[in-house]
Amino acid sequence: MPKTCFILNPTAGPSQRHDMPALIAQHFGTREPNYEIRLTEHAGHAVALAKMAAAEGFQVVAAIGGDGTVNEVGRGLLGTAAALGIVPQGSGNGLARHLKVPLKLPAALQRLATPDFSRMDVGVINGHPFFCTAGLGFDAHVSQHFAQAGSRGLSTYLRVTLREYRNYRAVPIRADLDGHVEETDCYVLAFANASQYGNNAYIAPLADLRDGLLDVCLIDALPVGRALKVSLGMVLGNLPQSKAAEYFRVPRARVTAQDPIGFHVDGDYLGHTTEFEIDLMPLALHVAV
Ligand SMILES: Nc1ncnc2c1ncn2[C@@H]1O[C@H](COP(=O)(O)OP(=O)(O)OP(=O)(O)O)[C@@H](O)[C@H]1O
Repeated sequence: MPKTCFILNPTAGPSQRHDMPALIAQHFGTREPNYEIRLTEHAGHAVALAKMAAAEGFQVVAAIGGDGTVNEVGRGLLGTAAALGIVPQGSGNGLARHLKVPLKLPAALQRLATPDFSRMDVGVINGHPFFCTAGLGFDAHVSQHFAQAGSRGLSTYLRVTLREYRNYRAVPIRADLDGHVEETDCYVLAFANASQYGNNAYIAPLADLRDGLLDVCLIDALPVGRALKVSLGMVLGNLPQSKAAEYFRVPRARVTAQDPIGFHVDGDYLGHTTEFEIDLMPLALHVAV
């Protein structure tokens, strides 16, 4: 059993109903425990907690939360020997689902007690690492408004998406996708390291965490008919075959937008800007799943 530090985001997910310390003790033992549990006190705190845990010699630092918590813990672990573990407790759990981490609690902890160690690629957009997906356009716009919605969960997410669909307009961009140039309108330009946004919404079903490449999904416009095709394609995992989106596979990209455009990192809205540099760090993160 690897020496494990659990980093728990008490605000993640629709609700917290579990006695996490008791459950962890059941799986990791109470006699001479080989683990610690540390709680985040504010957004961003998990980065420092993870860095500290790695410096203290924990072999696994496990994020208990959703993709935002996973992103913070992962960032703290970059350049260290410690591996990222995940106990999925978020709303979407995109990276956990991609890595086939059990979503039910006892099973997730049981798996983490004897994990397999490997490495995964890490994406970077304008200096911000991402592990699952980053994107420009409507997905970022929804993240921005979801964060202000006052409640979380899938139903709030769908409500915000439908409401904002009526307001959102595409922005013209120039995208240099590792030498291939697209001058186009951008409704969504997603950079996928993992296959899905979370909740099994597959934006890039063929994305591979270990191929040294990002799957790029471009949607230039989203009239109603196409929106239905895209939604269905994401749910069924066959968006590339539906021809409702264009796909590219690149290790880096550079995007210039005519007007400031919103971007997100692993589902968290980070702001609006006109210049984007996207890169990939191959196999830069150890994972324990
Ligand atoms: N103690 C805290 N108080 C307030 N916010 C916190 C705290 N700890 C972490 N956060 C923030 O909570 C946000 C949401 O967490 P997280 O993304 O893990 O859950 P989620 O949004 O429910 O799941 P998912 O991203 O999978 O949909 C993160 O962006 C993180 O920065």
